[in-house]
Amino acid sequence: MMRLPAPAKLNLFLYITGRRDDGYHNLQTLFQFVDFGDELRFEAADELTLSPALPGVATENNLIIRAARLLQSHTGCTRGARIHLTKRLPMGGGLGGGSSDAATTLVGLNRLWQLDLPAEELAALGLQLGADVPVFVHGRAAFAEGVGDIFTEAHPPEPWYLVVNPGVEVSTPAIFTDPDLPRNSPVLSLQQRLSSPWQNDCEGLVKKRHPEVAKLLSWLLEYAPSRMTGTGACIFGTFDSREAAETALRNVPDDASGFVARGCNHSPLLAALKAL
Ligand SMILES: C[C@@](CO)(OP(=O)(O)O)[C@H](O)COP(=O)(O)OP(=O)(O)OC[C@H]1O[C@@H](n2ccc(N)nc2=O)[C@H](O)[C@@H]1O
Ligand SMILES: Nc1ncnc2c1ncn2[C@@H]1O[C@H](COP(=O)(O)OP(=O)(O)O)[C@@H](O)[C@H]1O
Repeated sequence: MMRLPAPAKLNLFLYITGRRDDGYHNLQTLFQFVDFGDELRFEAADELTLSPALPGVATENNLIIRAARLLQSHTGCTRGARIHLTKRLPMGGGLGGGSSDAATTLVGLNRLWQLDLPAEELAALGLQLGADVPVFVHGRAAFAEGVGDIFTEAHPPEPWYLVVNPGVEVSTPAIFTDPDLPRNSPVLSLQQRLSSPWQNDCEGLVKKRHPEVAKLLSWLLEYAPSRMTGTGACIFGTFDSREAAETALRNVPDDASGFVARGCNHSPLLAALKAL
């Protein structure tokens, strides 16, 4: 039996620098992992199965099964696996849980089925499933540009975070098609980006569309510098110590939930894989 983590990511900043003719947006974003997330267990089997099912997601559409099927068809491998998912990350919250599950599946089955595909090839397969999958496969904190497909390794500080889930679903396509989304941030170098204030260009619009997010962010800002991750709705505060983050966690408003985690520039997935 093989047990592997599927950590969450945060977008420490996210700038939208333009829109392409196909509707996709050019971004400049900084991805970092945290040491909290889902967990997957893999066992060799004849058939491919996943349990338990996720509410609202047909198993054949689950990114774990889609990743496994993609790996089978890409390599011609006919082996199966019994996969068990412990889901801890909120879905559609900007923490990349689905993408991380897909990346862990690609990396885990590559090992279980002894396929020996290089990370580059797994990342290229993963890109077919979602824009964020490659960064989870590579497992290094990264500055991403283009439509999120051009990576430069980055080494931001690794503080403690309190991540808070306002419990509202934000649709990524709805944010990216909203005429009020600002799309004209300048293209800066990584050095310039790291040394100017970190912001998320989606935050103002999400706050306007979802007052719950605005309210919770005002609350968190009382404790620490705080922002939204991805297209939301989750927000995170940046703390010097675990204790300070946990103090804020104890006071999270009743209608929200949260967790404390450490920022990691090396994904816990890579560490777990090495230790197998
Ligand atoms: C913008 C980010 C930042 O991390 O948001 P989050 O999803 O994490 O919140 C991600 O790159 C998103 O990744 P993901 O959610 O996998 O995106 P995809 O499935 O590829 O695209 C969802 C939709 O978002 C829009 N989209 C996505 C990426 C991009 N560079 N420009 C876009 O305009 C498109 O409308 C697309 O139909
Ligand atoms: N294993 C999975 N975990 C989470 N979401 C999944 C999974 N498989 C498919 N999905 C679908 O993908 C959507 C996006 O999920 P997720 O990656 O958690 O959000 P985000 O990209 O906002 O961080 C979910 O709303 C869900 O419908």
